Amino acid sequence: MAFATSNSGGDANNHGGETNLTVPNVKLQSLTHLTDYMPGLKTQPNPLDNSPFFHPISEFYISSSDVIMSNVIHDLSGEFSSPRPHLAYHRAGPRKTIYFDPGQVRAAIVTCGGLCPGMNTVIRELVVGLWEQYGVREIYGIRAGYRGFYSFEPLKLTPKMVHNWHKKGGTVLETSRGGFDLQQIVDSIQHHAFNQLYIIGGDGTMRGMVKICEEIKKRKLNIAVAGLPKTVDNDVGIIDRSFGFQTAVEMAQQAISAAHTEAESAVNGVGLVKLMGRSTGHIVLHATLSSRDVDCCLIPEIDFYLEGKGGLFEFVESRLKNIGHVVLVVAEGAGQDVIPKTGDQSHVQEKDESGNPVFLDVGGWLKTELKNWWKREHPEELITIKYIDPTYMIRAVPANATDNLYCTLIAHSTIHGAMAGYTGFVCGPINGNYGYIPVDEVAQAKNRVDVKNHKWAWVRSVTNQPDFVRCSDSTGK
Ligand SMILES: Nc1ncnc2c1ncn2[C@@H]1O[C@H](COP(=O)(O)OP(=O)(O)O)[C@@H](O)[C@H]1O
Ligand SMILES: O=P(O)(O)OC[C@H]1O[C@](O)(COP(=O)(O)O)[C@@H](O)[C@@H]1O
Ligand SMILES: [Mg+2]
Repeated sequence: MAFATSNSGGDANNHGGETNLTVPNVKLQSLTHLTDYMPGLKTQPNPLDNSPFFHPISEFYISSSDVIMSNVIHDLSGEFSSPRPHLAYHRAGPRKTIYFDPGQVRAAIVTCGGLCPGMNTVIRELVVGLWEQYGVREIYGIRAGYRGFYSFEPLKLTPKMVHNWHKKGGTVLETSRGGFDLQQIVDSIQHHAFNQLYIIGGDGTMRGMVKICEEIKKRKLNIAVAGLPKTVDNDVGIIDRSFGFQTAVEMAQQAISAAHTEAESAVNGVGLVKLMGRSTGHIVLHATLSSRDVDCCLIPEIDFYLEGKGGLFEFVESRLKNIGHVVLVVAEGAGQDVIPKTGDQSHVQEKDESGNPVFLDVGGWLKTELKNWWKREHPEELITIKYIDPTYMIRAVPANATDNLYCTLIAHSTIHGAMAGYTGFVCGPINGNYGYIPVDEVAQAKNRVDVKNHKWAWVRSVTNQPDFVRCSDSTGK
């Protein structure tokens, strides 16, 4: 069985001799295969055939018609069924036939962008998986992100060397922002004769990977390029969640718990926590739902205002009156449009080396505004505001058990895809199963908090916070 493919020509999804059948209303998100632009590549049986660990039976290998459906919720009445086709993604896992001679593989691993718990586990498992499962012996680490391809000599990696890396936070290979010079990167890849690239990074990294894949295709090089999505922000689309996210949420809860204790122990105590989340509020949302100590959370996806009916300060005031303390959690990217800008800030948006916006401190601003407002409204009453900004503490830690397992599975699943000759793909969990997603699709997709769905309603019911729909008689600014 096979599916309607999203690229009409070619047999990109037919590696392994499958027959194309069409399942109505299902669209298979087809992957690029090296043979699409380099026909005649030699194949060989998967060395896992002889692995003492696997003893492959016939169902062990994944065929090109094994897919994961992106949507697992259906309306059987048909009343609400979508006219749009259901998207299907190739299932990750070992293929019976591979397109690389393991003795000829020269693999390169690079980590880009900000830190995320689990990066070292992914590197470790790429090295161990390539070495143990496929017998690859030439495995290299690229130092300090994309710029490392042309700025540093690659570092030879062995299982012995990476043995303990999963216990460390950060990335032993080092990372960086910026430095994306396409020609220099691909020249260096060619110079070192790498033929498999494993790129660990977030949304920016994936956009860079799209360009690397295009250039490699243009130069007709026999190089498989695979992406492993990392970000604490969980802003990468299509996949269920990114590795390291759960660990970061756990760490964020510690800050919330401290803010709660401080607030409870003061007269009119306000605990204010700022958490990472550049353009998405997933960390804040999940930490709020799991801690239950939060009275109001502010995320980039929701506009809010401070004063007047239905505003944040009215809510704080009522909480202090009724409960005596209040805990507020804000994502760093929230409220950027309402924070007054001074001097140069009003003309130019500051950017980091990758072009990401650098934010004004929403937490510090909230603290000052609330203090001043309280002084005006309640000059005789105490208020104690404790502001906690754990910044890098939530991400510069080793992955927890769940994230470590995730990192292992994603690394091994990615290796299987590259060995099978797929390229320009990103591996990740889709509805609990690991799949291969075309990198251009991942680079375009954005996972923002959906403030119209049940989860956001759940947040509101847990916190009881205002919806910040401005009332017509509001005097708020
Ligand atoms: N549109 C883009 N095209 C090419 N490279 C990009 C692009 N956006 C980001 N990059 C590169 O990807 C790397 C990581 O990007 P960054 O945004 O810092 O982190 P992340 O990948 O975690 O989102 C950097 O080296 C950056 O230069
Ligand atoms: O490491 P930097 O450059 O200070 O950037 C901090 C940013 O990195 C993040 O932790 C994650 O961003 P990326 O995953 O896109 O790298 C954001 O939450 C935060 O805004
Ligand atoms: Mg990013």
